Amino acid sequence: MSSSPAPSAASSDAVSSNSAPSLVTFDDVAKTYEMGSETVTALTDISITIPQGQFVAVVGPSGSGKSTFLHLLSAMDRPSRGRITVGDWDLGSLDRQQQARFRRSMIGIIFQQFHLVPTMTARENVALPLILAGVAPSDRQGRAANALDIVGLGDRMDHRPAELSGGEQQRVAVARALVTDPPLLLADEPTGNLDSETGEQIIDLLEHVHHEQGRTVVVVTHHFDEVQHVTERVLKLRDGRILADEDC
Ligand SMILES: Nc1ncnc2c1ncn2[C@@H]1O[C@H](COP(=O)(O)OP(=O)(O)OP(=O)(O)O)[C@@H](O)[C@H]1O
Repeated sequence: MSSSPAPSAASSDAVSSNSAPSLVTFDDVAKTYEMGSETVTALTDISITIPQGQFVAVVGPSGSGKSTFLHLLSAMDRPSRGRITVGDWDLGSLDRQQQARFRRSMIGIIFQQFHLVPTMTARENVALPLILAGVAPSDRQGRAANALDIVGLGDRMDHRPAELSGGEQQRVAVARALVTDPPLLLADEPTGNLDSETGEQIIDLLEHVHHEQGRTVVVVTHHFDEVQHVTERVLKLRDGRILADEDC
């Protein structure tokens, strides 16, 4: 029997190192926008599987399709072609109500701008998704406090965003993303508004959450060097395509 060529280290590891069931699949996905008579291709030929519990970085230059990738993965937008699934959800087939339900139950999102409500305390901000999820008032306070403990802000629960540093505000946002216990945690340039040391602490916090809770994490960033020490995989986008998909 002739031996087939050895796969590259990256592809071999990608197959062998993670036998967890898949959480996310993109099957020949494309996203285009009609701009007058022109068609802008934001993403094309995207076929990937993300197993449960993996930490994935999505990197690429401006305009490469990173935000579009996150918008599709968070059901804020629909693919123009192909199929995206997260667990049992087929994202292209959801109406607006179902999209909202998907986001409430399956994902937590952290943004570059922390998007906290300025008039609410840290604990009230973190409890907000629980209200939307219909959690009983008696459970909300304890769950919000627990999430704030996990991000190291157990002693700042009654502070409003203006009374917290940028790094602490982003920690509140991480707690808010975790409080509903979503299987998938998405972060869109989570360090973009922070100095490098504080940004590193936020990346380490995401790694902690990934490691301790086995949560699947997808981080979009311009700065691969920030996540290189924690990520298990990097998807490099260029001109809307996957240029490389490597284990780290
Ligand atoms: N709503 C839209 N309408 C038309 N074109 C769009 C739209 N959204 C994105 N695009 C185009 O799709 C391509 C990918 O954009 P996208 O925002 O996903 O890139 P990005 O990698 O996130 O960039 P950045 O790092 O600057 O945020 C770009 O050419 C962009 O101009």
